[in-house]
Amino acid sequence: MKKTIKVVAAIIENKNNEILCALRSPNMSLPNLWEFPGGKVEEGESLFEAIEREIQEELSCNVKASNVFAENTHEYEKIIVNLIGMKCELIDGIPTPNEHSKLVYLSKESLNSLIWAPADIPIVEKIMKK
Ligand SMILES: Nc1nc2c([nH]c(=O)n2[C@H]2C[C@H](O)[C@@H](COP(=O)(O)OP(=O)(O)OP(=O)(O)O)O2)c(=O)[nH]1
Repeated sequence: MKKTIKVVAAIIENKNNEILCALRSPNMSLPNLWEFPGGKVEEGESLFEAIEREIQEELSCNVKASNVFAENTHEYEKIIVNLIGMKCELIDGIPTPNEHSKLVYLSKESLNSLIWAPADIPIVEKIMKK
């Protein structure tokens, strides 16, 4: 049986209504695909605690998560990812890519110019409609 993992991902909007997008590095799983920064929820952790921790670890900045924006479950070759996109506000620091190849802010209407991890696509589409 394939393992299912719960993954939180941050939807961070800047003052110009652009969304922070992160490029997975060549040595990560799903290499060279775009995603929302985040990671696996650990045991005993709330979704809010998990995303705030992951962003601090991955981007060396602090966010406050406000709500779940959208959720999508995707079956990859080896695992099933339950991806939970959470709206987050940047409260301190500048996002810095500790693990990703690149970070960019992109307007909502341009989000589909990137090649996204498959689990992210329905979430990207929902953002583009808003
Ligand atoms: N952080 C994040 N992960 C995503 C997104 N979309 C998506 O399919 N994933 C997948 C990639 C990974 O398999 C998993 C996230 O786990 P992780 O952030 O700890 O990734 P990782 O590269 O350390 O994973 P692993 O190799 O240790 O399994 O979810 C997304 O938007 N953000």
